[in-house]
Amino acid sequence: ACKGQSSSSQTGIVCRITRPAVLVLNQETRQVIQKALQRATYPDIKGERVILFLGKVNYGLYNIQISSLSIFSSQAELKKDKSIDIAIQNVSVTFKGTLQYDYNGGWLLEVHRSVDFEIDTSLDLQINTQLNCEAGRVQADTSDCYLSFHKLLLRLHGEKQPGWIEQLFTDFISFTLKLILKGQVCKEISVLANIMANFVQDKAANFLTDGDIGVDISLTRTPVIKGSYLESHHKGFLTYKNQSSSFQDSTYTPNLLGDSRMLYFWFSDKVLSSLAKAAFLDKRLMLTLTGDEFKALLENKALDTFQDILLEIFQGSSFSDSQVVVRSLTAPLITCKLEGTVVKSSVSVEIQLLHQDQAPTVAFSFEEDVVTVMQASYEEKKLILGLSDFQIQHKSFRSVATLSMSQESIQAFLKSLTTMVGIPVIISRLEPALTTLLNSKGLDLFDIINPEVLTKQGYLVLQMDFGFPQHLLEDFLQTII
Ligand SMILES: CCc1cc(Oc2ccnc(N(Cc3cccc(OC(F)(F)C(F)F)c3)C[C@@H](O)C(F)(F)F)n2)ccc1Cl
Repeated sequence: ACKGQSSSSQTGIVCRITRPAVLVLNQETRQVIQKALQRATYPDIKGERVILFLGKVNYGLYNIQISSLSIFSSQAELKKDKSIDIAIQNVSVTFKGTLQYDYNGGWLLEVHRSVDFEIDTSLDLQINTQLNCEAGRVQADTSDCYLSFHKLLLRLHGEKQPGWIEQLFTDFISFTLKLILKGQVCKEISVLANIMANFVQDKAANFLTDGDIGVDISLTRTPVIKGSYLESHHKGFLTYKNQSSSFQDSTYTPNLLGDSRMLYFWFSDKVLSSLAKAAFLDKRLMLTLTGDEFKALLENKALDTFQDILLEIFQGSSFSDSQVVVRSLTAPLITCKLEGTVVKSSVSVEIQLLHQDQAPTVAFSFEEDVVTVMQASYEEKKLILGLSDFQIQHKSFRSVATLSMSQESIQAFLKSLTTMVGIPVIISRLEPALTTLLNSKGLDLFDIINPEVLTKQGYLVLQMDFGFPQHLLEDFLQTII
């Protein structure tokens, strides 16, 4: 995907990160740069120079490594249609190592010296990161990387050296050292940037996978960088048991999302529908109520008015010897509109009688087409589902016992049962199940601020602010030695 931007960008999901988010993420740039400087390896610097009155001087700086590091400040800004420019000021780094030099001053005098040194540098970093698409994954290109030095001082340890040696070597090595530092530090930053991009990609893919059900988040085009946001476009195709199904969709346009919140996720309702289909195929859309649960639900909904019909259905056997099985007959169809998320499903309900030594028997069953309009919200790290409208279309029922009352009164009973018991119990089970699923992916670890779930014709938008996911960065920094 992405090479050459296939024209029909079937985009199912768009992630938008706005300037406010970039500023929050920038607070952690220092930790990442620090890691890059620490991870970088600095090769030995060897050389020889002929010096007036001294003859040929051989020298080498060995085992160069960082001994202290401090970063003063960093800024990040989005450059329209170009890159994310990160400027880091006043990185003061002290290197230490061993300088070995020898020269034969004059006829017999052979000097071989090995002395520890420290190099104090102060530098600025400019990293203009481009986001590309490589095999459907986000790739960070930080080749546009500059180092500029304010200061580079060599200090030799040991008995006081004649000052001219320090100056001499400083002149010798500073050019080479600057080249090496730039090369090594920028290389390390590029390595880290790509480890980070892969880390996010893999973490995101895991986030959108549960068992055999997954979402293909391959990019459908190169990420877009504008002045006030950057966004990535993903397929959003369902993968079920490693089979991927696609859908025609590219109703996304940038004006559908804002840039005042930190993070936006746009989901085509076809993505939601295909997830519902996968849940159905995965036999997740069924629910069993024990007779006692069913009885409790009936009682607190004051359904005793239907006492008689229930008695006939249960043929006198008690609630505790029964169970109610609710299941979807087809994959629910999910569409989004301004009022909310519309779920069209056809449901079967079976009232089964349990027997001591044989399989349960169905005493009564009925089928209904149910349309619900729902709203979602996420508060206190819990998903909350609201129901704003519903329609019930009775389809059929079957009863083992011949019931005395009329068809109409039975249908009235079934509609009330669905309205008062069926829909509420499904929602009350769905909320914790989805919350558990989201939190099993670590969503509860994120500091999500004032999340909103909005629906419009054909799509759903999640928008939120966030506190920096410190756990995520620590998690990431652990993955790299
Ligand atoms: C989990 C959020 C998500 C990520 C997706 O896939 C990717 C893949 C690569 N990069 C991204 N980015 C968006 C993003 C924003 C916020 C968090 C996030 O993932 C995570 F960090 F939470 C991870 F731990 F799951 C990913 C980044 C992409 O937009 C950019 F910036 F690189 F262009 N998303 C697709 C859909 C969804 Cl809902």
